Amino acid sequence: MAGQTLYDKLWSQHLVKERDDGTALIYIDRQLLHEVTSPQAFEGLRLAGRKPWRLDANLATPDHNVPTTVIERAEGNAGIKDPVSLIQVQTLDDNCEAFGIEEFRINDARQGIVHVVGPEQGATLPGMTVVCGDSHTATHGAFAALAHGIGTSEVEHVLATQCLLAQKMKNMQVRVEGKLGTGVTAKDIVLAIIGRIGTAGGTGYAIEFAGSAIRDLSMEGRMTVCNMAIEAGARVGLIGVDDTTIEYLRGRPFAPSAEQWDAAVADWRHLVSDDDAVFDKVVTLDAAAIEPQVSWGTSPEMVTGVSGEVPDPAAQADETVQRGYVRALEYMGLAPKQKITDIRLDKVFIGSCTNSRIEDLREAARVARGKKVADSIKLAMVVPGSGLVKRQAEAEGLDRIFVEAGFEWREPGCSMCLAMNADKLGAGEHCASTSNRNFEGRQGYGGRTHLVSPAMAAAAAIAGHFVDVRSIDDSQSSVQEA
Ligand SMILES: CC(C)[C@H](C(=O)O)[C@@H](O)C(=O)O
Ligand code: SF4
Repeated sequence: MAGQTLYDKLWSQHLVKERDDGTALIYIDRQLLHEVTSPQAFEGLRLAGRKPWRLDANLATPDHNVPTTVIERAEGNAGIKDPVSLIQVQTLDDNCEAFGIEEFRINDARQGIVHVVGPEQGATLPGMTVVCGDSHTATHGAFAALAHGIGTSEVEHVLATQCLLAQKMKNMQVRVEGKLGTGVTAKDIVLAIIGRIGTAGGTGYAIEFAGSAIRDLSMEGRMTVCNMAIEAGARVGLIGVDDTTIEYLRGRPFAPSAEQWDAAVADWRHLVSDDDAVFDKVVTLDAAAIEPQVSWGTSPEMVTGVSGEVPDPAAQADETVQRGYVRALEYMGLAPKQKITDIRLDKVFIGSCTNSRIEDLREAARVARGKKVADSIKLAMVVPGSGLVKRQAEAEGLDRIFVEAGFEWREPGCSMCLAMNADKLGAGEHCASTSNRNFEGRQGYGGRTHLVSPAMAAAAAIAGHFVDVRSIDDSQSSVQEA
């Protein structure tokens, strides 16, 4: 018998029952909750007179609707101006209190984007099944956890039963081999993968990311990659356990205690695909060939290297592709064959569950140090993913680097990743954004999103247009060493 993939192992370890038609019931170890997709779930419990099955399996924090300025946050929930946003956040607080679920509220230092908070707390552990009413739950797969987004009715079901109806996915392996060039990051890897396989390339699959370039990434980088598996169509992104995984988790509040640690680690070590495991599909990328990426269109697959240009729709063989490109260029206000480095920007957003962790902020700060945001940029903002990331960044002096350069240093939340709070793009504005989605209107009605890495976003803020961060990096490193 062939060996098992990591996904196969996680699946079979959580399988409660499987029917002949493939419908299965799996056990859920951890549910993360935020204010957008939980209200009806709690309401459903209430109406049915049910209680959560396992309180300690749940952890909640508000993120999508929270304001990100100190002034608004000083008032707590009352600082939320939008009435719908306020109701959602208040309802999460009330529900967690009423049902006894642990929550990190708006001004708790541990509050933040749910996908930053879970791993940071050690609430996401190898071998777990992790769900959340949020598509970017794929992020947690970086820890060899089977993690994916679910809908609100499923949130209720998991609260009530700790189980979920599921269907087994197929196995895909994306191998990224070799060394990344200087200035090329995890974000560029995942954008390049999506550029290659497309936004439907992973549909129906659990993608395991493997290869030496993935092994070389920190946990922050691995989370960035898995975060965007859903943008490649796969609900699940996974990376096998190694020393990097284990070292990241040591001592985290929800991680196993010192007495249980060795046994847990011994167990976790099995959470890798067997050497002879068979994948339904394998895609290989050469890390050395990946450039810093910039999206030019209205789908994450509409992406190219920074040295490239906006494609010419007329040059596309497929008519549907052609029409899609025409529409995207019209919305984005870009011309065919325009150089990527000629795209001028109005705003810069460094944040989101893709790129708001400490390493992301360090990379951006390294580029921004001693520089000034271009006058033509109306707003450049840095939004840490959690209160603890913010604290760490401040301890390292990163906030001062950003503020001196002219960036706004904000409070944690989803912020300008999506237009659900006060941070939005205006119509027609171009934004260099470290987030994961560039759909029409995603960051505000008529807003134009360009997905990039934190270093590329910082470099764009300083130049006022996209620049190849590799040219800056070369000159910077010699300055720093002097
Ligand atoms: C609001 C939430 C349900 C949504 C998601 O599922 O991903 C959001 O986080 C997003 O990024 O679009
Ligand atoms: S940061 Fe963006 S992508 Fe992530 S959960 Fe929030 S809205 Fe969704």
